[in-house]
Amino acid sequence: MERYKIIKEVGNGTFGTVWRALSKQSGEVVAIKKMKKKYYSWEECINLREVKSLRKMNHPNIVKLKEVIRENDVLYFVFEYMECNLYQLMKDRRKLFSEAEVRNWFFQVFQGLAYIHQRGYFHRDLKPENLLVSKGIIKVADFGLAREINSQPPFTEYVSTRWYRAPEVLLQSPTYGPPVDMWAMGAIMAELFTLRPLFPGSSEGDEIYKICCVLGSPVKSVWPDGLELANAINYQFPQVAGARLSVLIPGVSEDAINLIRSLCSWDPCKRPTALEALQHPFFQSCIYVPPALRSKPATYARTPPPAGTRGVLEQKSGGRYPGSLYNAKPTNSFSAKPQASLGAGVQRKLDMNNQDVIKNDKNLKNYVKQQPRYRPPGINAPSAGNFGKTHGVTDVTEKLANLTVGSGRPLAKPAVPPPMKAGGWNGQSDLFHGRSQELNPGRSYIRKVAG
Ligand SMILES: Nc1ncnc2c1ncn2[C@@H]1O[C@H](COP(=O)(O)OP(=O)(O)OP(=O)(O)O)[C@@H](O)[C@H]1O
Repeated sequence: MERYKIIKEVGNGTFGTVWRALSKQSGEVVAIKKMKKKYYSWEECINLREVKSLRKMNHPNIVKLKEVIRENDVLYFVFEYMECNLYQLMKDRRKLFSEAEVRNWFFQVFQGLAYIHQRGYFHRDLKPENLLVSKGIIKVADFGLAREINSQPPFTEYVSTRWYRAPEVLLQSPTYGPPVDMWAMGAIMAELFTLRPLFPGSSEGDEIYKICCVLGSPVKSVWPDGLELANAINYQFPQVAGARLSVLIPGVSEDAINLIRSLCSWDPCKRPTALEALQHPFFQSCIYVPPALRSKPATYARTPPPAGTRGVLEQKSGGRYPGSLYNAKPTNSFSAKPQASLGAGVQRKLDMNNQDVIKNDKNLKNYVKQQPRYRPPGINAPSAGNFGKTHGVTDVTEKLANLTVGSGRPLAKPAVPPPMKAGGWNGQSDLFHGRSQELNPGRSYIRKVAG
């Protein structure tokens, strides 16, 4: 680590602390993530998802991992440095972002995601904090939870930050995939437009309730698998009518609303793939420039002429999951209208005491107003650390390029986040016990919503 001069702490996540640093050799500014867990062998390190997935990624919209260093059993990732994350951009913002700004960012992120998904990975923890911005360029970061598409289900461990967690994950689907990233993108896009989270659940149960309030509770025709998933864990959705997205997210184009609605489809099969999203009319004015041609970063997707997304269309199309939304006939069965026929019968409820069915625009506006404004994330505040102290023990520095992947030793489990219990819906999950409560205006929200 003596090759780097540490400048200051810029982030403190679940798994590591991130520092801005300077390479003494090249003068380049980098971000160094110091992992909280100790690693006693290289084999352990190279089996880390972040290493396994990121070392294969090379795309202008994915944060570049430059080097991995293990020193005194401490693991450091050296990344290209990015100025800030989307959450930081949103939190102190008073003026709403323009549609052009959101379009520009999302066009880039979807390209990064299309690349990730095409390479057989999905991210699983997309959130504003993991989308890093520098000089108009946005990149996907934090592959700590990335998962290979072909890896063996069931996926039962902790996945994704609650507010951006897809319903199939909340309902403990043992098999989920890239559509979980598309769901998160829909939630983030809405948040960028309103500067308020779209589904700010205070527990898993409340998260589903919040989703129902916006989308309307799912019925069989909307998400048959979802009802089966719920059935399998003896859970019944609260009966909520849903809202009009155009009221929740006022002042944006129909295309933007339509894209958010598609991304946040209950049924993962009905969400567009990243490639399909790039072909959505919302991006009609964007020009896709293949990564190889992007020597000057700011030359794409900025107030471009209305040339369509030809370049994207030239890419290998076709999603990993069915349901192309932008072909002749939309397959998305989501309706903005309240769901008329919710299943009758005895409902095993979330705490319904505070659950009013949202009936009209006035209530919807109140709902929007009740969503929390941004608060600085409690555990992200920089703190004094003992970064880079070598204690005079053996110095081992190796480059990622020299790594060879080991022989399938089990991955180290994340130390902090609580696991979502496998099949644990027998009264233990907060889907049964968590209170679904309306948010009090001005209530202090901790931004970290991992549980
Ligand atoms: N390459 C980078 N350049 C600048 N800042 C970065 C970079 N990578 C991460 N950060 C900052 O550090 C924060 C935490 O990083 P990261 O998400 O990788 O850590 P984590 O421990 O995996 O967090 P999480 O709790 O989200 O899993 C990010 O939100 C971001 O603000």
